[in-house]
Amino acid sequence: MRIELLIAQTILQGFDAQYGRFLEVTSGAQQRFENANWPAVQAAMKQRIHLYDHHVGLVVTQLKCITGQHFYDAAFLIRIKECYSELLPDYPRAEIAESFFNSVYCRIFKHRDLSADKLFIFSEQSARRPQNCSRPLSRRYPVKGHLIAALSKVLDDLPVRLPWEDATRDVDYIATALQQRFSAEWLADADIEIATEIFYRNKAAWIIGKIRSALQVFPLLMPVHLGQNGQLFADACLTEGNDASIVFGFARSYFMVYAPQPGALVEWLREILPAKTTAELYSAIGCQKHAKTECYREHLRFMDQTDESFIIAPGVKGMVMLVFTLPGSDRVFKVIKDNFAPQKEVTEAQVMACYQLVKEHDRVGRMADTQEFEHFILPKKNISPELMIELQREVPAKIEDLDDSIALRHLYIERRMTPLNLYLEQASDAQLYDVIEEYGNAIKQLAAANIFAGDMLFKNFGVTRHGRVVFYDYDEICYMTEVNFRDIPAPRYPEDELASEPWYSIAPGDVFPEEFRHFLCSDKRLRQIFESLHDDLFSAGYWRGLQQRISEGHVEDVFAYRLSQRFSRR
Ligand SMILES: Nc1ncnc2c1ncn2[C@@H]1O[C@H](COP(=O)(O)OP(=O)(O)OP(=O)(O)O)[C@@H](O)[C@H]1O
Repeated sequence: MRIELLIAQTILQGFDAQYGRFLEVTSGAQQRFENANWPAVQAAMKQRIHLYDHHVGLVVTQLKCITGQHFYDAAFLIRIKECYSELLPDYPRAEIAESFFNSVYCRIFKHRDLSADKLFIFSEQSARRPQNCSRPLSRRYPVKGHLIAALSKVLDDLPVRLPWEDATRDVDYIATALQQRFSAEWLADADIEIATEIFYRNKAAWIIGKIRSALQVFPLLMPVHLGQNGQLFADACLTEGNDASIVFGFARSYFMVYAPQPGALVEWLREILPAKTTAELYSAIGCQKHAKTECYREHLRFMDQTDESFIIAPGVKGMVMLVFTLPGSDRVFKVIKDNFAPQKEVTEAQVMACYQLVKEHDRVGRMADTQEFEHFILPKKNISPELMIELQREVPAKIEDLDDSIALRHLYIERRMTPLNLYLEQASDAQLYDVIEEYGNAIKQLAAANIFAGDMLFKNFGVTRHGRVVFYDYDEICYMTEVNFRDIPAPRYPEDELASEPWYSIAPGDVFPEEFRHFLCSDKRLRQIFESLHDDLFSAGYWRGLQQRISEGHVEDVFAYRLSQRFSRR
């Protein structure tokens, strides 16, 4: 056998092994849910994220044995890619297999010499239609005037091996929600289509479906939870596009959904999530490394169609990150500065560890996901003069000059939001109230999920297009359980209160929530709103209570929808 073919086959077999493990971990989601084993849910989430890099490493080691490291002839590399391409036409996950090939290549060549003849900068499989799955992607439930019967069948067919607390009640709730949303005529003729596989995340099993007429289609999402009694109940019925978009949002953990042909599932989902990019859809179903490939392709296509320049991101400049953007793009690019401001006592490695922690932790809808890139090329003609000066000043050690372009050794790409401090400057009274409520909720939900945000100033949060507040400054985050929440001791003497230095000793890890009152909201009006909604955040007891729950192993419920959308369980 030609060595090029052997190498191509080794890479594809390596990918098979990786995706096999990925499916295996994913398929355990049902049992973890049925056993209410929430710590195992969290462990599986982390484990699944690590699989990809681990298997890339295994393949690279194998290839080094096969080739004795003689990769360096361009014609040889081109032939390997040709051999690999020939293996893909009948392959069920060809698009991700291409990504895996790219990852192996990048690992060996340290992200250098990336050209379309040697790796899959763009997919060669994109023209092909998703193949029919051996197992159908969805099941249909025509309403034909009998909504209750159709919905009862949907719940009956749920593959989970647990009883319903009260299926009749839940069917009634769902039917009522649909009757309030759609006209009787429309509903009578509607067709319900439900994904065959359940989408598991955190403590919920999501029934993901569509409800359609001849001309229109709407999402039909029903989160199913487990009561204390070990019985199932439907918690909500979401049919708005915006609601679906939030459920599949970039600030949430990836779903565990069994997808032997992820491309087909992505296309199926696209119909109810039209505003999501391909990268976001792959990410939502856990194929986050392929999402990175798609994210880069989306960036290249954007650059191809624009003559915009990269500019410094609007807002307060970071002390740790240099952040830039393109005016028309919905992304920001974040580079770790070579040197930090003196008050930042972190190293580059610690900052990267914080970003990795966020990737693997449950983001509970409150922390933006990031994609990490190495050797990222920026054409010089697209860099604004101000940004170029900033790059040369702040990250010279990360820049490689390539004549017409520069390469940045390392950066993160993240969804762009409106920094909360800027949002507040423009907001109406109603928006102010809503966003301050959201801000406090974000801090609370992060804390309940064992994340202490550290630096909780407005500038470190963004507002999404749905008005949600999401945290994006990770260099000071830590686990809640690492913090010592203290009450400020009573002053010993009247002069203590007037002294410029505190009268009490402060150890590393000490945090005094009473102090938040002074620095979180300096504006009086905002402080009043904040105090009326979130006064509990100023009490050390509140934070210690959360710590207590976390250390007892309590995993908080996370709802990707408003509390008012929840069904009551009477
Ligand atoms: N996802 C985002 N969307 C929009 N703007 C952003 C985003 N991330 C960062 N920014 C902008 O870049 C600035 C610096 O980002 P970030 O807070 O991540 O950097 P930092 O160096 O960690 O900050 P700090 O000095 O507070 O530690 C933010 O204040 C904001 O204006």
